[in-house]
Order: sequence, then structure tokens, then C-alpha cells
Amino acid sequence: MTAPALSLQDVTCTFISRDDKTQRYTAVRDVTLDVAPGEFVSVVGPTGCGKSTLLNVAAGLLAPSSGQVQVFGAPLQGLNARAGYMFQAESLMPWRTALQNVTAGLEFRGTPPAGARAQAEEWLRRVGLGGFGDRYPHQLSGGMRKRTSLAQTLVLDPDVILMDEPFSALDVQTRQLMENEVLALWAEKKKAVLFITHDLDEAIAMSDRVVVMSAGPGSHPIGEFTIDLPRPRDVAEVRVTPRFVELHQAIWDVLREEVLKGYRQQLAA
Ligand SMILES: Nc1ncnc2c1ncn2[C@@H]1O[C@H](COP(=O)(O)OP(=O)(O)OP(=O)(O)O)[C@@H](O)[C@H]1O
Repeated sequence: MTAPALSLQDVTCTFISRDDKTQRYTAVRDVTLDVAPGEFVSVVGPTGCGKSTLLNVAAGLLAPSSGQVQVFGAPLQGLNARAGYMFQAESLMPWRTALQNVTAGLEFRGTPPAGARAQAEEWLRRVGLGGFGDRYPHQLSGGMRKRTSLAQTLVLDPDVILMDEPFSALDVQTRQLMENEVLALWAEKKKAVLFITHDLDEAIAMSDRVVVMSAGPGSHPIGEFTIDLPRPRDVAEVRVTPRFVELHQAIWDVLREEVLKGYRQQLAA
């Protein structure tokens, strides 16, 4: 049996409160989650339940308080060199052009400049920004900046792609375009994807599997659903199919109570 591309095993993350050092908060507890090579898995859950924490653990940016992480069967130590990470926030350097932003990671890796430039140009073209390499981030629309970030992530050819609500800042139409583009790129290369979102529609439309997290503290998976919708998918069209509606209903039945719990906790805080 092939090892999972990413495997979180009994991962617990406890933080020390910034205001009161005697206070501890366990964001996630005993989380076990695998992503197979080529599999697209989404994690949904109420706000503040620890989704970003899990992604940070998978990226090797945060060491779990207990439990372990394996990447293609090997224990993760330090940064996850086989993973590419796409954040919710802007990740572009404003003083570099789109092309220079995409080449940055390759240069850092030591790719010779001509090769780095050729690969970056190819990726900008693939994300639909062929003629925009010389623009600075402030000269690009929000969607174009996201496309540049996507090229910046994919140019490094990561085996595992970690995405933390990458399109939440976009308008609905641009978002759906980007979701379809990501699915098309993913279908070409079939990398393992761990995708964090609070949007259940997005999770179902994109994924092979949706994992539902409970509200915190001590958040953990409470449901797992295989998304058997045929591919290739158009994220807008698939949402109106009877099977999508059925899956949405089944997942929402599990998620609803957790979202309400999370909301009450936020109000109390
Ligand atoms: N470095 C830290 N120190 C202290 N507490 C933290 C730290 N990082 C996260 N937390 C807490 O852990 C919990 C989980 O945070 P996290 O950002 O992972 O949740 P999330 O599910 O991604 O939230 P959202 O959906 O709102 O983006 C939150 O209560 C947060 O305040």
C-alpha cells in the first residue's frame, strides 16, 4: 500500500495565552487525517475551530504539542519541503513584478536565472497572465493577484498543496473561475491537496473528500464524506445537481450544530 502524501496522526495543539501565560487553549485534539497522493481533501468547520492550525502543522510551520506528521511515509522534521502553501492573505512582494514574484521561490532554491524565468513565464501563461509578467501587484486586480500567487505556489512543483481559504477575498464570479482553474490544473498533475474553507459549497464542489471539524476547544474531525460527483466538474454547474444537494444536506446536518456552537463561543468571548 502506498503511504499517504500527508498523514496527521493524533495531532494535538495547545497554545499558551498571550495575555495570561498560565492559561492554555487546546485548539485541536487528537486529529488523525490522511491525504492520499492525488487526493483533494477539504476541511470545513466553524470559525476558530483550528483549521489554519492544522494546515500550519502540515506545512511544518507549527510543531504539534503531541502527535506526529508524516509526508509520504517519512516523519516531518522542520518545514515541509514537499508542500506548497497558499494563504488567505496576499503573499506577493509589492516591490517585485508578477514575474519576479513567481521566480522568487525558484531563485531561492538555486535555479539558474534563465531557467527560473522560463518556468515562471510558463506558469504565468498557464494561469492566464501571459502578458502581465511586468506588472506590479498593485497594477493587478484581486483575481489576477490570486492567479499570480497560484503560479508562485505551483511553479515549485510541490507534491502536496496546502490551501487556506485562498479565494475568500474574491467576488463570487472570480472565485468560481479560480476554483475551476485550480481543478483543471489539479487534474493535469494530480497532486495531493489539503484545502481549508469555511464554505461548504466550495468544499463539496472541489473535493474528493470533505472532513468536518467540531467546534473548539479540542476540535477534531466528526464526519467524513466521500464526494462521488463525477469529474471534470464545473463548480457552478455541479451545485445544482441532485447529488450535490443531497451531499450538502448530509454534511450540513453534521456541521450545523458545530457552527452554532462556534458562533455562541465567539459571542461569549
Ligand atoms: N499562536 C497562537 N497562540 C494562541 N492561540 C492561537 C494561536 N494560533 C491559533 N490560536 C487559537 O486557536 C484557535 C484555532 O485557530 P485557527 O486560526 O486555527 O482556526 P480556524 O478554524 O482557521 O479559524 P477561521 O475559520 O476563523 O480562520 C483559535 O481560538 C485561535 O485563537
